[in-house]
Amino acid sequence: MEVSRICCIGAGYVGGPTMAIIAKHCPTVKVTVVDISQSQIDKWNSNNLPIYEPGLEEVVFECRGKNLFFSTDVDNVIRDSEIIFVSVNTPTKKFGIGAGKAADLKYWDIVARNIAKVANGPKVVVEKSTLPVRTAQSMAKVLHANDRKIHFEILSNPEFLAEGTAIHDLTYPDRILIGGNPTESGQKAVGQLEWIYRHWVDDKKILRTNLWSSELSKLVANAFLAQRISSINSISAVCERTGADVDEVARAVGMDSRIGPKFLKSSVGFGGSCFQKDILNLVYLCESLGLPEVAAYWEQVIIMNDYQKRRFSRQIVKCLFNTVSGKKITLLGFAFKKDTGDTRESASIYIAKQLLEERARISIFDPQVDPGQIDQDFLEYSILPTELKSGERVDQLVTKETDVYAACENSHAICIMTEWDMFRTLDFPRIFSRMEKPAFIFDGRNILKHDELRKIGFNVFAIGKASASDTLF
Ligand SMILES: NC(=O)C1=CN([C@@H]2O[C@H](COP(=O)(O)OP(=O)(O)OC[C@H]3O[C@@H](n4cnc5c(N)ncnc54)[C@H](O)[C@@H]3O)[C@@H](O)[C@H]2O)C=CC1
Ligand SMILES: O=C(O)[C@H]1O[C@H](OP(=O)(O)OP(=O)(O)OC[C@H]2O[C@@H](n3ccc(=O)[nH]c3=O)[C@H](O)[C@@H]2O)[C@H](O)[C@@H](O)[C@@H]1O
Repeated sequence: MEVSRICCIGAGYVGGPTMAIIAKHCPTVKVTVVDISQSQIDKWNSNNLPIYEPGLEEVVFECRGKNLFFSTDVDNVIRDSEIIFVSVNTPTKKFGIGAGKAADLKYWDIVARNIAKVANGPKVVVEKSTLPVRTAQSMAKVLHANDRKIHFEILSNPEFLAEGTAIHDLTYPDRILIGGNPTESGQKAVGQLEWIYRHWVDDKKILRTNLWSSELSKLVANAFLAQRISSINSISAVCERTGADVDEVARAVGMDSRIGPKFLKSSVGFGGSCFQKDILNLVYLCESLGLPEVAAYWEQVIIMNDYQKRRFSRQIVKCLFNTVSGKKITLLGFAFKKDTGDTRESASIYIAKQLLEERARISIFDPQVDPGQIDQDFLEYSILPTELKSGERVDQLVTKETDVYAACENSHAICIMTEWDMFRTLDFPRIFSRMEKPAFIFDGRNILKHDELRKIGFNVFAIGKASASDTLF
């Protein structure tokens, strides 16, 4: 069952860290990560890795050049590998049939066609990306449409890591899920993949299923996780009107061992590249299968998340006396969660957009997000108002600061958008003294000490805390 050469196509948030951990634990296996993006590969080969992930540098620097390699020579690496992981992006389709819901499989399709074209012997192709159920069937057709009778075995091995804790999650996974064909060659391929994971993962945590269960389980896991957040966020709205405290409710509910305490932290709304896209993918699947009630059930998780974000920005406008036009509002945090520089689908993006529509001036600080990335997001998500008033300039509407105190200077309101630890220990008296009065804080993550802030003089609004409305109304 031993394997000596593997590769991963797609050197992103999943491909890079996952392969680095495999290389660390399987020193006899040559691991190569390939990508079509030269700049991405150059960064993986430099001292400035393309993604920020605690503990990642140590693992990459330990293995790179020994048994971990990064390259753009996709074709030769495919030929040289026994197992090919594919971890390219699978975003939501933006056009055509299923637009706005279905997964766009264009990148996967290109990769599968290329493997079929250049492979010179049998290969195991592993679905690492999150894919719609029965993708393996379509990919098998693409791969086997080669006239050289080369056999490809397809496995589903979804990834469950979360950004910000990727190295920990990969090192101590809750489970490794491997879906394969029940045939002899299918089970042999499953055995090869198991051999890799057994280097550091306990046998009991390796779960074998059929291909379709594995593909579906990944969508369902993300749907369940996001559902918990939307559930507690829906309750946060009830708390604000009743005097209940959402953190206390989450604690009380989560102490029931059948429910559990994790993923019950109320917030300004979940972000990240996957929850929304994977749920929409599930919704599309249900609609395609003629199950509208099931589709509507899961779609509600997204509707509730959009509601939570809108509720937050409306609250800001309302508290600032129904006008934020020309007022400076500081967004602390632009990443979709702490300990990552990833901004995909971040709640900050939506709040910025909604506030800019009200003609607020926005100041943004994030300890990890590159200002260039913020500019890119503004373009991609069409955040700026389509028409500027005469005399208005974009650089007057939006400023990106590298110093947190400068970001708060002369601000009317501060919004905690990402739960970065550094925001807990800011010098709030200093910030207060340099803000416009009355000074407001909107804690979208419930990480600050609200009573202390009120003593300083701030008006505080916190998600799911009735005391906010007591103070404000
Ligand atoms: N980001 C996350 O935390 C997780 C993501 N996933 C899933 O893993 C998959 C990948 O996600 P990310 O790593 O976040 O995406 P990403 O966007 O960070 O990386 C994808 C990479 O694939 C490369 N690529 C695209 N087409 C290619 C081709 N034809 N040949 C070679 N390289 C190509 C891109 O240049 C990019 O660097 C998605 O399906 C996602 O749903 C699963 C678990 C966690
Ligand atoms: O498929 C994926 O991409 C991954 O999606 C999530 O991982 P990730 O999006 O990186 O991060 P999470 O920790 O799940 O956070 C997602 C969002 O939910 C928010 N969140 C999380 C937990 C919580 O209690 N409350 C809450 O608002 C976070 O702030 C963040 O915006 C899942 O946790 C991973 O298991 C999965 O592999």
